[in-house]
Amino acid sequence: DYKLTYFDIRGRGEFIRFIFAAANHKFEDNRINPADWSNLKASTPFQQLPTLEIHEDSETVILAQSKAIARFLADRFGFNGENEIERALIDMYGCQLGDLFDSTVGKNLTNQQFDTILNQNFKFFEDRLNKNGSGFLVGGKISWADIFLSQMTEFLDKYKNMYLDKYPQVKALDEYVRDLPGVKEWIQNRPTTPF
Ligand SMILES: N[C@@H](CCC(=O)N[C@@H](CS)C(=O)NCC(=O)O)C(=O)O
Repeated sequence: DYKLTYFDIRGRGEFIRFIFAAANHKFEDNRINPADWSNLKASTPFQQLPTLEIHEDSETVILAQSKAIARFLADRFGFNGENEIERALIDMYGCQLGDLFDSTVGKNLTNQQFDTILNQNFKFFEDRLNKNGSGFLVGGKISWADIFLSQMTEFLDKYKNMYLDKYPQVKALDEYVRDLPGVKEWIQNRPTTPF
């Protein structure tokens, strides 16, 4: 009932794959190779990926924009808070993580620029987790922002432990997400890609 189309990378698609995995919900993981992209591009809402096709009641809806897809699935799977305030906060953290992705992944930053941006963000999320006290960013249960934060730590590659050792709450949340049975299984079986 769900077809996620993206390139054969983690990029902006993997946190959506993590949401499906956390919910133990099957989806079609449609990975486009670059040679086929030019044919497909014009048929997507904003000429970009990821997109999510939702097949329901003999209707097909196509969503674009990774965070819009994440919010939709989070509503469906119970990862989007309990009330408007929680949803607004989850959205705020999710947007910040999206900005963090945009300003770091694939950008040719110096080590110092990279380090400054990461520490600012991790310190913020560490303080937030300490203040909230439940182990999650918002309220008392896991949200798509928690899943997004955990997935994003993968882009740190070999620096991941170095950063997370400084931010124990973020580290604990990351371990919690990766230990969810569906996520664990996904990580064991997913295609290996460089980024
Ligand atoms: N804000 C969009 C950005 C989407 C985006 O930049 N997609 C890139 C891949 S990560 C893309 O489709 N690039 C191919 C192209 O623009 O032709 C989102 O979060 O989904």
